[in-house]
Amino acid sequence: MNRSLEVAWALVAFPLIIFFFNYISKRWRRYLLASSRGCKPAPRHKQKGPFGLDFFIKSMKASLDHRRMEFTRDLFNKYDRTWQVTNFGKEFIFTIDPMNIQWVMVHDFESWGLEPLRLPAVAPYMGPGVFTTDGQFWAHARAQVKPILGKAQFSDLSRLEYHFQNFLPLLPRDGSAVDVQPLLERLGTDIVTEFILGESVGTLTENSSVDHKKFLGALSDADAGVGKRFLLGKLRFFLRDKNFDKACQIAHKYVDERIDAYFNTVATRKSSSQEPQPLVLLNELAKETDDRKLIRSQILNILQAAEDGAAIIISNTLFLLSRHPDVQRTLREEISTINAQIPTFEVLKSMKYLRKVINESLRVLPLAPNNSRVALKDTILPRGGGPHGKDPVFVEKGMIYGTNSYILHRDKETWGEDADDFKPERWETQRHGWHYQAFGGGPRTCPGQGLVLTQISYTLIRLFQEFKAIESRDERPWLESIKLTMCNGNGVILSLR
Ligand code: HEM
Repeated sequence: MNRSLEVAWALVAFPLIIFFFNYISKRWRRYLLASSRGCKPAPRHKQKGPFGLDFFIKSMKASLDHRRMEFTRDLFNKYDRTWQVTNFGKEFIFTIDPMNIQWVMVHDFESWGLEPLRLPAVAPYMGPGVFTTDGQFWAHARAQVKPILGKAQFSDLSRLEYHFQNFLPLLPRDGSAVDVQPLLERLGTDIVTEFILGESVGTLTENSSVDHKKFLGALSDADAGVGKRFLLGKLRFFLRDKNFDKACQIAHKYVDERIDAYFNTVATRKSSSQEPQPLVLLNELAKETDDRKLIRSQILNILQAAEDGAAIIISNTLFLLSRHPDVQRTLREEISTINAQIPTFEVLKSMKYLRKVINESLRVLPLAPNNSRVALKDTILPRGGGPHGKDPVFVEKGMIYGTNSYILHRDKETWGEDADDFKPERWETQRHGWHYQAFGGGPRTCPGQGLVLTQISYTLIRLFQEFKAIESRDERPWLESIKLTMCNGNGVILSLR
């Protein structure tokens, strides 16, 4: 063999040997980790064709048919609480085992992330922030917003009353049918934008300076665009979505104008700072950094998380109450103890049955049922493998963990045979735990929980004080409609008197 041929062989063979060696040693390390922890495979969904396309197509169809939850539930019924599937070329492990959920959310927190799943999908809209990042960046972003959200929970309730008074005239008092869901969304948006940006977009007021239809349209188009980008995964690169691009522009411009206004007036505000200022997320963030792009990104992260949550939960709760007159009666009795008094924090805290009703509403109809993480390194799940599903399961780096609180919350083994029924009384003995994931858990638990529960409780009490009867005007069952959150696709049509 001549010299140049030898060199050519070496150039080809050397990288191949390195690759092969790396591959074998990785497999060996995985084997050692799996066997040292006693891992056994979890049940695997039987599939046809390449790349798990069959599963992808079936789950998309189930979503379009408004039955994604039931589709997934059937699979849990078939394979028990933990099972694996290939979906569009990616390995997924689905679980509703509370032990696994706690493991991922707390004990093995460092091995799991969500940035690779969320950030590329949402980047053009909201960029890095508490909702979309992991590691140091997330820890810093979370440390920034958590105390502000915590404080806001105890902030002035008179702002809730102000917005409620704008909302009230939109509800017919003569008992004619009205879809309360979009109206509650407007109420929620007004409250949330005031807290986040210092100025409400004023969707409920005649004289708002903001073109709120344009702004709300942009938020909705941004949500839809983000949804498509999630769905397409890496193929999103080929997506051309003019509505999404326009929505991002409108939302960025709107938020940037508020940020600029804050910095332009900060000097004058300091000189007259004797007056107590309302707590505003933007102002609090701007005290810590003058990086305007970062502030915008954090604001849009929170806006995304906060936008429609309260409205959907209140709508769902009213839907359930309108179909459970006995529960409505008990709740009404509790609320009647304060007569026409405008609720204070102490009152909100004292309404024990109301809290049970909200817990139960979030149990049967959770706002964000799908939650996922990606394994950032080789690791395990403590349960789900072997013939009885009791052994640990090995999880390769890159595998996606998915849980579903709709199915978890209706698991008969945990909640009993009546798991599908709306029964607030169950919370007399039930405790919050890893079988209840309405607000997540562990270091990434929802930091807006206290704030949103205040808003929901306040609005429900005020509605009960204003209306002596809340009845359903729709025979149809609740219809699953999922974007980033899940709401009733039929709306919530009620008669209020
Ligand atoms: C009823 C309404 C709400 C529900 C049911 C809800 C539920 C959740 C859940 C389940 C998570 C955990 C997601 C995960 O594990 O990845 C979460 C995270 C989060 N929520 Fe909420 N949320 C609600 C309202 C709000 C509000 C009003 C805010 C802010 C004002 C907010 C801010 C956040 C943020 C920033 C995160 C990300 C936390 C992190 O990753 O560190 N949420 N929420």
